[in-house]
Amino acid sequence: MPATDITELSSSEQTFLDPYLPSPSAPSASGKSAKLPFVTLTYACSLDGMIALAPGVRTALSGPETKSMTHYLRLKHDAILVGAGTAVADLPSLNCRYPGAEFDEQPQPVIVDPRRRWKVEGSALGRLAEEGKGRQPWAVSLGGNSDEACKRLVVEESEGGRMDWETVLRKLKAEGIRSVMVEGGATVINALLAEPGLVDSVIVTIAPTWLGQGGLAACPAVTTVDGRRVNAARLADTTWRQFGADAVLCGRLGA
Ligand SMILES: NC(=O)c1ccc[n+]([C@@H]2O[C@H](COP(=O)([O-])OP(=O)(O)OC[C@H]3O[C@@H](n4cnc5c(N)ncnc54)[C@H](O)[C@@H]3O)[C@@H](O)[C@H]2O)c1
Ligand SMILES: Nc1nc(=O)c(N)c(NC[C@H](O)[C@H](O)[C@H](O)COP(=O)(O)O)[nH]1
Repeated sequence: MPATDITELSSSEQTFLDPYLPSPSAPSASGKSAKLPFVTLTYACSLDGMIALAPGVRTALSGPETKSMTHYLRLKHDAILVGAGTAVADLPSLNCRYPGAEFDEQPQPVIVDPRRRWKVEGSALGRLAEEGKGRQPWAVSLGGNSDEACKRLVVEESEGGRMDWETVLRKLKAEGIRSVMVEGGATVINALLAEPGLVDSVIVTIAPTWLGQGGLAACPAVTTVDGRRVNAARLADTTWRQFGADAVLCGRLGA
């Protein structure tokens, strides 16, 4: 996408978003350890709650105004994180193309890739880093290989062969990452929606379209309390605003 597609947000759009972005005064999830970064979970969905037409299909939902918003959010975070599924399916750039963004302001791309499915060689991320248009990506994996072009943060395997999100986020903080923008995909979003103690803000773009059955949903796992089904996640402290044809809903995970 040429840089010209991304335009500056108005001051009132920035004022709308800023309370949900990392800053020394931004509220963190209650009781959150200082060893964890500020985490903003953000994605775009349809009116039927889908983030893609089908698993692994790159699907444009955001309009030009919310694309610009995404780049404003990227400017405001130290790192941008996606799962390996998104890295492989979307071939994302994950750099900040906001007008006037300097190299120092580029977020650190991070791919959660336990089994080293994604390769930096031949990727848009690798090319952009070589061109000085973004940082060299990091991957978080269950094993490392020092010969690789991509820095690997290694974490221990937890239950079911998965990585524990708190461990991943602590690892990033220990590397100097103070804030992380999580952009997806479905596996990552659905896991983090169930982690109110780790996520500080949620910013959802709602596009005025239905993707239809068979789509990939932003929909956390079933939650039960004393054997009874309850809401899986809920936003508190909500506010919303129109950006072009899209609605943007901001909130914090909680009661
Ligand atoms: N609309 C949007 O905002 C948006 C954003 C991002 C991606 N997408 C779409 O989402 C789809 C990809 O979603 P997905 O669910 O396939 O992929 P994903 O990006 O969520 O990545 C899933 C993979 O990440 C790794 N992973 C994630 N959490 C892990 C954990 N706790 N432990 C170990 N490994 C973990 C695993 O390898 C897993 O297979 C694509 O179609 C993409 O276009 C949409
Ligand atoms: N906000 C948002 N709206 C969308 O309509 C959409 N499809 C994504 N998807 C997120 C996913 O991570 C994409 O891969 C990156 O948004 C691509 O980002 P680049 O422009 O390549 O940097 N995100």
